[in-house]
Amino acid sequence: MPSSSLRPQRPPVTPIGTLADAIGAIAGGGDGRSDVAVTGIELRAQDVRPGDLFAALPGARAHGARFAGDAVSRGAVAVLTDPEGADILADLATDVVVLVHPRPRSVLGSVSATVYGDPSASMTVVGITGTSGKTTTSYLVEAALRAGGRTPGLIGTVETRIGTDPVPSALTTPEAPHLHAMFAAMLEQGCDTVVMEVSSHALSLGRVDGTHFAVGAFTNLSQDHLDFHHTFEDYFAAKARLFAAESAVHAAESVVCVDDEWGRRMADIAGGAGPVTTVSADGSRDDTAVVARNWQARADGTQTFDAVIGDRVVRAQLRLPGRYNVANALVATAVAARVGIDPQVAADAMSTVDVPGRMQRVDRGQPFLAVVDYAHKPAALEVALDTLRRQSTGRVAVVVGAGGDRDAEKRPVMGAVSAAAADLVVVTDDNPRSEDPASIRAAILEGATSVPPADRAQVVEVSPRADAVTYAVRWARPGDVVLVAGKGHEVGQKVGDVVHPFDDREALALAIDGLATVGPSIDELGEDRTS
Ligand SMILES: CC(=O)N[C@H]1[C@@H](OP(=O)(O)OP(=O)(O)OC[C@H]2O[C@@H](n3ccc(=O)[nH]c3=O)[C@H](O)[C@@H]2O)O[C@H](CO)[C@@H](O)[C@@H]1O[C@H](C)C(=O)N[C@@H](C)C(=O)N[C@H](CCC(=O)O)C(=O)O
Ligand SMILES: Nc1ncnc2c1ncn2[C@@H]1O[C@H](COP(=O)(O)OP(=O)(O)OP(=O)(O)O)[C@@H](O)[C@H]1O
Repeated sequence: MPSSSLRPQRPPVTPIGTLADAIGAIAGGGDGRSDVAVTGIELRAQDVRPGDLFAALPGARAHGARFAGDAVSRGAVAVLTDPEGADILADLATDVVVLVHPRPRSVLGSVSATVYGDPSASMTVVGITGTSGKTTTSYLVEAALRAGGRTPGLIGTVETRIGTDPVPSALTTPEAPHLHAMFAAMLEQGCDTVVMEVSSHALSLGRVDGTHFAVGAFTNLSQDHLDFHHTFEDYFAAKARLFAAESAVHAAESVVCVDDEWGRRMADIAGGAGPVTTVSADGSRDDTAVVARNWQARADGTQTFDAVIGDRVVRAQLRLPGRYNVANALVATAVAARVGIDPQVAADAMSTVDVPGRMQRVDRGQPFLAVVDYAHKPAALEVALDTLRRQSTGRVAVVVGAGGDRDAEKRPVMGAVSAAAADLVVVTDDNPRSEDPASIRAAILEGATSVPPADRAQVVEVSPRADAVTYAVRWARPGDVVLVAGKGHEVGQKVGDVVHPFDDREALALAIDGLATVGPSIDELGEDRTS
């Protein structure tokens, strides 16, 4: 998930709609001042600028109408809310237009699309969903689109690219008002295509309402976000909104990876809405349109395979290590083909892609593979370690921590997963936030040392994180793998309320470069916890 310290950013673009258009989209009433131009739409009162429409939604923590006074004092010309919000607003001495809808979130997408001139209708929008692989697949598709002569915009967890300048993202999928503003800005800057990650939260909360998806892609589904969706079926149903004919946001065409049972169900659902390309990377299914053959992984982290697309055989190479990235690349190739890009052009473009913090290699000429990956949950860690183990014949080290003020139950599990799968586990700090870093490390160590000694990696405790990275690098021999897990693309470490600059990729590069000089021995850096 993106850092919550980031504030959503509305791109510099002027909507073309008026309040009358907004009211038309809501199908509600006005009070005669509806020719007023709307300068933007905001959900957070503190972000309102003069002339904006403030959407005061009921929330899990508060009712947005409680902040309407602030929004009005900042220049909001209208407030969209529900009947409860209207009651709250009745106490507020204001003469702004109040638009009342029983479920205001359900109209926010169409209102936003309307006031920004429905920009997504004028571009080819590709939406990528699934538990894992959204970010990676988006970057692969973006590279393929560029190579195919398209001008794509990108919206996702790490960053949003409107034109060329990347802006760090606050959410994986922005709320509808910002999303349509981004589309409008992309169109204004010459984009003809958009690649975006579509989270299950976004599909549940109507954030992508009003978006015209040309292609929807599904990567996979595994347990996640049950705090929000409660059941796996509910989670699946949220994802299915991108594909099901009865959903207002279903894509015109789909690409579905059918390597898991959920993908097979999704392909059936998508088939009711439009053409579907099925993809299989694990070799277990032959009845799919796109498969991988002749997979080979190299110790330097690269991998090659043939992508068989109907009667075409495309030779593909990836810089990204990890067998599951073959699945991501196949999905991306099939998406590119649906957009009209030659599969070989797409595959060639993907061969040079690095994805920020996702199986991202750090190459400083060292004779071992060094990788930064965002895996910050037990299942992701297990998959990442498994795939790296299969990539190499050498030993595997993992540098692992866990965030403070977040799910504490995962800490021992991450320790156990690491100790069972790696040869060296360096337990260190992630973002401790308000918690004591030593007690987070202790919980991970408890899990790591619960693995029977015969099956257990060497386990050491090293803090701070930079020293932990150095420890793993000094331990590595030619042919080994060092995985620095958990923080991926993040460029800060949150300790207390302060975010200190920290980038795993830089830390790895520094540690590798430092191999040439005499530094502390690994015995001086860490404390062995194996026994
Ligand atoms: C669970 C969830 O998605 N919640 C979203 C929901 O929050 P909420 O219902 O709790 O809202 P609330 O905090 O009670 O506030 C109610 C209203 O008052 C407004 N308000 C609130 C406080 C204030 O000071 N001023 C103000 O104006 C809020 O903007 C809101 O409109 O509505 C808010 C906007 O109205 C969203 O910003 C908020 O997303 C929060 C920030 C969030 O962190 N969401 C995450 C879980 C999320 O969506 N993640 C997915 C990816 C997940 C993944 O794959 O890892 C994503 O797409 O990013
Ligand atoms: N197809 C896949 N199957 C399993 N794991 C994957 C797959 N693709 C990527 N991963 C792993 O999942 C984690 C997240 O990858 P990525 O960011 O591409 O996915 P995501 O769906 O955007 O997830 P997130 O919202 O957590 O960023 C990383 O640890 C990555 O190595």
